[in-house]
Formats: sequence, C-alpha cells, structure tokens
Amino acid sequence: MLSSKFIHAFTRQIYHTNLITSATFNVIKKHNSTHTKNDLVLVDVNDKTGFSIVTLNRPPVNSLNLELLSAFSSVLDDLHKNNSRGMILTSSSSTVFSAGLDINELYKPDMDRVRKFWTSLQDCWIKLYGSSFPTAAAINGHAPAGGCLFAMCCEYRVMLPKYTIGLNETQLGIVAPTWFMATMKNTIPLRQAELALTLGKMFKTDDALKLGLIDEIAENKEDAIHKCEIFLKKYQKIPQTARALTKQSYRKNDIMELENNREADLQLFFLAISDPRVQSSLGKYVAFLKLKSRMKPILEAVKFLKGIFKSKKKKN
Ligand SMILES: CCCCCCCC/C=C\CC(=O)SCCNC(=O)CCNC(=O)[C@H](O)C(C)(C)COP(=O)(O)OP(=O)(O)OC[C@H]1O[C@@H](n2cnc3c(N)ncnc32)[C@H](O)[C@@H]1OP(=O)(O)O
Repeated sequence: MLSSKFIHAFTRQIYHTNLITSATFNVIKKHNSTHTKNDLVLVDVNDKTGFSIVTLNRPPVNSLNLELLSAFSSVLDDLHKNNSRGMILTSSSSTVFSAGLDINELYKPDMDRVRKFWTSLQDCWIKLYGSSFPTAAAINGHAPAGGCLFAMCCEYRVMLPKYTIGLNETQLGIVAPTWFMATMKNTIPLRQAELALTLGKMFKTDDALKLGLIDEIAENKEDAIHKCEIFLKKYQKIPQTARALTKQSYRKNDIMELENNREADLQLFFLAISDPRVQSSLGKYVAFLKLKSRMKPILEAVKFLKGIFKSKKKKN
C-alpha cells in the first residue's frame, strides 16, 4: 500500500510533468548560466540538453558540512521546481569527489548545529535518491562514505581511474545508517554489499567497475560528463512521468522507511555520536587526517628521491 505522503508526492510529480514541463523548461533555457548557492554548490544548465551540471565546491575535499548540505538541498529543490531534464553531479576538486561527512561536524559537536546538520543530510538523501529527474555522477576523484552515498543515489556513475569509492564507516568505528546501507543494497549485489559494509571497504576504480558500484570508467572529467550526458539522453525518448514513477516506486520503500522514522534516526545518530568510544575513534581519525596532510610534502619528497635513485640504478 502506498502512504498518503507518497501518493501526494506522485500526484505532485504528475502535475509537474504534465502541466509545467514546457513552460518551466523555457525559463531554464532563457536563464542558461552558472548559478551559485553561496559558491558551495555551482549549477550550470546546458542550453542544448537542459541537463544541469551540479558541482560540489568546498575546497579542499568537499567534506559535507551543514552549509554545503543546505546549499545542495536547496539546489535539489530548484531542479525539482524547474522540472530539470537531468542532473550530473561532480566536484570542483581535481582529486576528490567528496570526502564524505565533515568529521568536524561529528567530533565534539554543538548539539543544536548537529541536529540541523543531520536533518540536512536526511533532506539531501531523500531529495536526491527520490528525485523525479534522472541523475548521474561524474566521480572525478575519491568518494569515501558520504561521497559514495551521494554517488550511489544517482542512477548512473562514471568514475576516473585510480581513485577509491566505498562506505568505510566501520573502519572509523561507526555504523552506517540503515538508509546508507539501503542505497548500497540498491546498487550492488546483496552479499557483496554486506561484505563491503562490514569491512568498510574502499574500492579502486577498476574493482568498483567489476562490482557494479560504478557503471563506466572515463579518461578525464570532461569524458566523464560526456558519458553521463549519453546516459541521460537515453531518457529523452521515455515518457517523463513513466520514468519518474518507475524510479520512485523502485526506491519508495527505502525512502518511506526514513520519512516515517526521521526523528528516531536522528535520536539514533545522537546516541551514536554521544558514545565516548565513537568520539574517541573520531578524535583519532581527525588527528590521523591532519598528520597525513602535514606529512604530504615529506612523503612526496621521499617518492621523488626514490625515483631519482631508481633511474640512477637503471643507468648503472
Ligand atoms: C544513525 C546511526 C548512527 C550514525 C553515526 C554516524 C554515521 C556517519 C556516517 C557517515 C560518516 C562519514 O561520511 S565520515 C567521513 C568519512 N570520510 C573519510 O573517511 C575520508 C577522509 N579523508 C580522506 O581519506 C582523504 O582526505 C581523501 C582521500 C578524501 C583526500 O586525500 P587528500 O590527500 O587529497 O587530502 P588530505 O587527506 O590531505 O586532506 C586535506 C584536508 O582535508 C581534511 N579532511 C579530509 N577529509 C575530511 C573529512 N571527511 N572531514 C573533515 N576534514 C577532512 C584533512 O584533514 C586535511 O585538512 P588539513 O589540511 O587542515 O589538515
């Protein structure tokens, strides 16, 4: 049985698709340009295709903090209102799609802010996973945890070589929420999802392709976006309402599970991050990330020197 909320959403969707399509699309076309939401999320509507390239833009690693999530949530609303033809999600970083949740939001949190933070994350997931418009991710860098989640919410994923993607929460001593798990179960085979989740496994691009976690490998960002466009174009011949309702029916159980239990999920989150063991794990992880970042120039110098020694050895 469909809940009244879901039927309402469907009715809205039908209304949107049938009545507002052409009028709104023209508005998008007229205003074809790059829009900004506090510069944290850039939106570029392609005049010819009507596809929006949505770029996460929070250097250095697009970690998802309250401001970025709020901006993203509002962009998703805009795309829905404007009856977008399709969205391509990507990143302005040259090496990171998104580093997942901003650990600083979770470590020693301010309770008022962290409530808004988690609620915004829930909003983004519901809107992206259940979007009426088709979505694809051009994964132009590493995509751990929340980065992998947003990529998996999209219906198609194209990734650049030699990066990593996965839900690594258990490695950090935290449990991925059930809706993170549901998104992975909707993406890769059930048994592989269980193994990936319990191990907190990060997959290299090649392995992610074999597993079905991504759909294609691209040479560079431009190629990734092009491949996403080819995917989205396939829907141009499919009636919009039929496509959207099929996607939403497919995902509705997962979405309703969270919709109906948002407060309980929030309380569970509070409970988890109030656990001293979780805080201790997060504290160590923050310190590790900072140390790793500071060691980078030294590690790069060592790599450089090793290269010189190797080429000298070869010459001799
Ligand atoms: C309801 C049930 C209970 C639920 C409980 C909570 C559930 C939480 C669910 C999800 C959790 C998450 O999403 S946690 C985030 C997990 N993310 C990661 O593990 C990724 C960590 N980052 C990296 O591995 C790397 O940074 C990178 C591979 C993404 C990029 O590497 P690169 O070498 O390019 O960059 P640096 O490592 O040098 O980092 C640069 C800079 O960024 C800071 N940084 C990195 N990641 C994060 C992050 N996730 N949050 C905050 N800050 C981050 C890093 O510390 C460096 O900062 P400084 O230069 O200032 O030191």
